[in-house]
Parts: sequence; C-alpha cells; structure tokens
Amino acid sequence: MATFDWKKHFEPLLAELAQSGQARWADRLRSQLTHRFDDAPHGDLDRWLAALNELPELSGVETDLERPAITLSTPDGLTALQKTRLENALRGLMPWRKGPFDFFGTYIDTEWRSDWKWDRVRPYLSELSGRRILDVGCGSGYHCWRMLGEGAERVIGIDPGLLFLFQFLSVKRYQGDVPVDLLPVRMEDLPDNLQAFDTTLSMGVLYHRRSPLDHLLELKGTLRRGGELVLETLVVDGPEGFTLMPEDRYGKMRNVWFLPSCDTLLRWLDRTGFRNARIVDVTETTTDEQRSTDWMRFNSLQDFLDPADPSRTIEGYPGPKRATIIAEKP
Ligand SMILES: Nc1ncnc2c1ncn2[C@@H]1O[C@H](C[S@+](CC[C@H]([NH3+])C(=O)[O-])CC(=O)[O-])[C@@H](O)[C@H]1O
Repeated sequence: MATFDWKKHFEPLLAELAQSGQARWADRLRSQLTHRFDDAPHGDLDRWLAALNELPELSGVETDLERPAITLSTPDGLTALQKTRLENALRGLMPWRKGPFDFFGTYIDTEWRSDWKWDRVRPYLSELSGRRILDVGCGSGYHCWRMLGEGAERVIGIDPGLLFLFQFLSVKRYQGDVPVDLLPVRMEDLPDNLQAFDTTLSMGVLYHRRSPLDHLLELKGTLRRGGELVLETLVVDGPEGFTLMPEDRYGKMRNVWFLPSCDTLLRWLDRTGFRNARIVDVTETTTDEQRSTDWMRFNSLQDFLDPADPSRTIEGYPGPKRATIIAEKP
C-alpha cells in the first residue's frame, strides 16, 4: 500500500514560510500535517492516492487558466490507454464539486459552476498581479488557479476537506513549479494575526461558522494593513440587525448558523474593524449554477428546494441568495 508522501508536496512551502519570517506558522503546519497524514490518516486516503498515481505521465503539458474551465492540454494528445487511465483516475476522485476542469479533453462538469462566482467577484477585486492571496475554504482550488492566471504572486488555499486536496494535486502534478498550494487545514488552525496576505477571500464559509464575528476577526488577522477582504456568504432579506438562524438544517445543509441581512453584514464588518465595506453583488443561486452532474451524482440544489415553491428551501426558509462584499483592513 502506497503512503502519501506529504513532505514531497509541502516541504517547499514549509521552507518558504520559515525563510519569510513565518517560522511559527511552518512549525504549526508541520505538526498538523503529521497528525493528518501519519497519525490519524483518513480512511479513503489510500484510494485517493491510488487515483492520483494512476494519472498518466504526459510531457509538454500546457495550462490555460483564463477559460471558464481550468484547461490542461498537450500538443501530442493522449493514446487510448492514457485516456482510459485518465478517466479512471479522475472518476476515482469523485464527487467533483467545484470547477469546471478540462483534463486533456476530458471535461469535468462539476456540481458548481464556480466560474460564474468568479465572473461576479473578479470585476471588483484590486489588480491581482503581484499579490499574496489566501483563499479560505477554497474547495478544489478552482479560484486559486484563476487567481494565478491573473498574475498573483503567491496563492495559498486552505480547506479541511481532504478529497479537495487530491483534486487540487491532480491539476498541480501537471504544472512545473507554480506558486499555488492547498493546505488541508481549517481557518481556526492558522496562527492568529499572520498579517501575511494582500488579499484574503472567504467565499461560502461564514455561514458554516458558529462564531461569524470571530471568523471576520480571524480573516482580518491574516491581512497586512491596507489588505483587501473578499467575503461571499448567504444572506437573507431584512432590516439592519436581522439575522436568520435556521432551527436545524438549511437546504439540507448541516452546520449553517447565521444568515444575516446585507445591512447586518455591513454592520458586522464595521464592528470588527474593517473599513469601506461595500456590497458589490447579490445573486440568487439557481439550479443552473449548482446541480447534480455525471461527476457529482448525489443530490444537489434541486433536491434541497421546496418542489411546490422553489423560492424556498425544503425547510421553508428563503432560498439561497449570496452577497459579495469587499472591505479593507485599515
Ligand atoms: N472552518 C473552516 N475553515 C476553512 N474552510 C472551511 C471551514 N469550514 C468549512 N470550510 C470549507 O469551506 C468550503 C465551503 S464551499 C465554498 C467553496 C469555494 N470557496 C467557493 O466559493 O466556491 C460552500 C459550500 O459548499 O457550502 C468547503 O469546501 C468546506 O470544506
């Protein structure tokens, strides 16, 4: 049975952190990774690793990070055997939730059209070239790749979901030495007050946090002075001060805690010390943006809405609507 050589993937980043004044973070990360992969490995780790290792060796790979699908191609094309191995490997990493991706002509139609979110957020971001970026709750790393495509100097994504790491590595294994990493840790696992990033994104995470204000403070701590927060989260209609806390599940999702109105969210950002917070987009999530596909065969949004009134969740709450907010750390 193969073991996951996590050091091969993470040592360069650990060394980079140690050399750039982040030795405290590097030490903490090393012990977190040792715990995750050596002391208490996930039950599916071997299966995902086998899938990753089955991806064919290919030369001359080119990457296009500017299309809706993160696209890998090779001028020589693939043999029939390589195509089969590729498809089997990628199927072994299902369910694919965040994307899409195009691996040498094999198109991964993910549950989410993450490119639609990117198109909503991108116009409002400060120029990304040369910036150091943290993407909290990055999923498969889809938006990390898009930010690299925009010239970001360094991108670090964090997400505790381990399958996402293997999906990310299935893209990264075809790249040279690129300044993008995905760390399988939670926001709460980072040291406080890193002040290491020019831009920090938290998209689709705030409503999963029991202490949303602490999440905002943690995000602020990751930024340098003048750094930019990009926050995207579920909101509900209502006056300033209004927040919905579901009785139990929301759209069948567990761990949904606070859905504020837009004005409440702006107040939260103000109270946690951000400046110039502005709502740049509010969009209802549709069953075109989030749906079951051949690469994610479980239930999806269409099953989480009330069939008699699709403007409401199955529990009777307002259907999903997401706001994007940009704010600065003073
Ligand atoms: N405490 C935490 N710390 C870090 N990540 C977390 C935490 N809790 C949950 N997550 C991760 O946050 C991601 C939220 S999904 C948004 C993906 C992408 N950002 C997107 O905007 O498309 C939205 C959704 O599916 O509800 C998941 O991948 C979790 O594992």
